[in-house]
Amino acid sequence: VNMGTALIYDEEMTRYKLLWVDPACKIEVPERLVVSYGALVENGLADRCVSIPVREATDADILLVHSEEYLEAVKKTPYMTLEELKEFTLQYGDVYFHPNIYHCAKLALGATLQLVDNVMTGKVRNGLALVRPPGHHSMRSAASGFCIFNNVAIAAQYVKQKYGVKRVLIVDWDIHHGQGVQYSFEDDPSVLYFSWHRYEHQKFWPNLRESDFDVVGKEKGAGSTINVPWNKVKMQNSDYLSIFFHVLLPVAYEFSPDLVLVCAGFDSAIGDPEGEMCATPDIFAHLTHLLMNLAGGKLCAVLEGGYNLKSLAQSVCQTVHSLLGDPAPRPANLEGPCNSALESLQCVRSAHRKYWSCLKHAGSLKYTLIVNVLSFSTIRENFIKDADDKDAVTLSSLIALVDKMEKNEVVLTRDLLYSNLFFYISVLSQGCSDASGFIQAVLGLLLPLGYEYDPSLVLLVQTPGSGICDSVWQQLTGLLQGLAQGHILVLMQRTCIDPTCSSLLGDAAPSLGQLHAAPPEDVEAVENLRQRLKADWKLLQTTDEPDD
Ligand SMILES: CC(O)(O)CCCCCNCCCN
Ligand SMILES: [Zn+2]
Repeated sequence: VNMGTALIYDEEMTRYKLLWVDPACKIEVPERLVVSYGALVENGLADRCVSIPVREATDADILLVHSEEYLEAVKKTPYMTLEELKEFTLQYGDVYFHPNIYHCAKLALGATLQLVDNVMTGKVRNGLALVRPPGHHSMRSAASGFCIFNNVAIAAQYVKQKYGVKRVLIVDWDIHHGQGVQYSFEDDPSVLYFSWHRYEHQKFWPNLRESDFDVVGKEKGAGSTINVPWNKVKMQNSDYLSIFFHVLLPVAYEFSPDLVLVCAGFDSAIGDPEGEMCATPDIFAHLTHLLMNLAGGKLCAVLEGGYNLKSLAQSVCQTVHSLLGDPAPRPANLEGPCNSALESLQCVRSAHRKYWSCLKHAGSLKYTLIVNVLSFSTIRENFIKDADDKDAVTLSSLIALVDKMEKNEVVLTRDLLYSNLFFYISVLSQGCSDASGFIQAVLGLLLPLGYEYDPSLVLLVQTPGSGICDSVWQQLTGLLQGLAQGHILVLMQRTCIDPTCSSLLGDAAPSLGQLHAAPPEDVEAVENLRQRLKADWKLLQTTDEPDD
């Protein structure tokens, strides 16, 4: 059952701004919140959400991450003169203070904690906190990058303490590296921090050596920090999706978080003066959707950056559409990741290979994943005799088709690939013993193919006797709804109807639990398939050297 999506916003957080000249800070304006919330209202999205009031964070909340001396110092700012505020600001980098910013920072944090409380207690399934000041750059005793208190880092500590949450995944899709979050959890294996960020070989702000791909966490936390540096600008949708399919999602499924927190910065979208990237706002519908089957759907998105007001508003709307369960728009004309992205992808996978079994190999294969891609014309010629409307695909003809498929009388051939409409997966399984192998094959092979193929309909067939257990089946059904604007046709036997229907109705799939290392003996099957296919399917590329 879908308990709905929370939207947390209060216009008080628009009541602070830059009071002096500072080129580094002038982009962080109150209008960022006004246009974001306004767009949600205009598009009828605000009304579809559960409106939750903000609260003021307490000292105890703030001290979960920050030091007493820092909090005491910030507490003095409401009483400072303009000159004193300027003076106080000088000790930090790329941030400004204002008499009302301490109040707003408490509301931003309070909004974030209200969101996680409502998700953790099951009042809502997921939600978005539209806040400023942002948080992910602020550190234990320092403000930084427009941030005063680290909203998401505090939220992670808060849920561990209050709800005994064992594992929290933080996905930071803002175009800047959230160094404040990284520092909070670098030795903490219970919090997995993933961030991609414009880096340009350390030439981009905050110019930190520890933002590079080889910084993976310390001591017990080794492997629980994942940094993906973008060393060039103009990254596109394909680059972002490649990182999700081949780094974040495999690791996230293996980690199996109890809660997903998103540092939802939208300066990674096209038009943003900071990011200078080319990914379009609709990509956030897909990024959100791809995370929504983790943690039983418990996802809290918290606004970080985003400075192009038009791009920001559109991206916020795309995110909320997905949180509400609306089908994502079709991912238009995806080509492959660019060389720079592939290089980053390769470096990150290598740096984390020793910590995550899914990266040791592409995911084993207890399931024979036969990807039959059929052109509509082939279906029409061979299987649809009876349909009077030439373009109609009748259910009976589909069943006939399935039978032929299972006998592999119709096989994958190159020319078939390019006259699309159908993307047919027949998943033969030998029992559910190895959900991890299945999920890794879905994430690293099936989804990239599907996104690149961009079918107008997904036909999902549960072959008789395939021992796929319900939760795995629901994950598959849920993930595939990111394709074809959610037009998915499932042919199955009776037993699987309930879990499938709940997934088709938008319920999050149940968590698969922590995924153990998949047995290596089946690895080459999916590797071979990937190697064979990646010449034609760019999204399959990871520039992984074939495992020697
Ligand atoms: C939340 C956030 O990550 O978006 C904050 C970004 C701070 C950027 C500081 N440098 C700005 C230089 C201006 N050209
Ligand atoms: Zn940013």
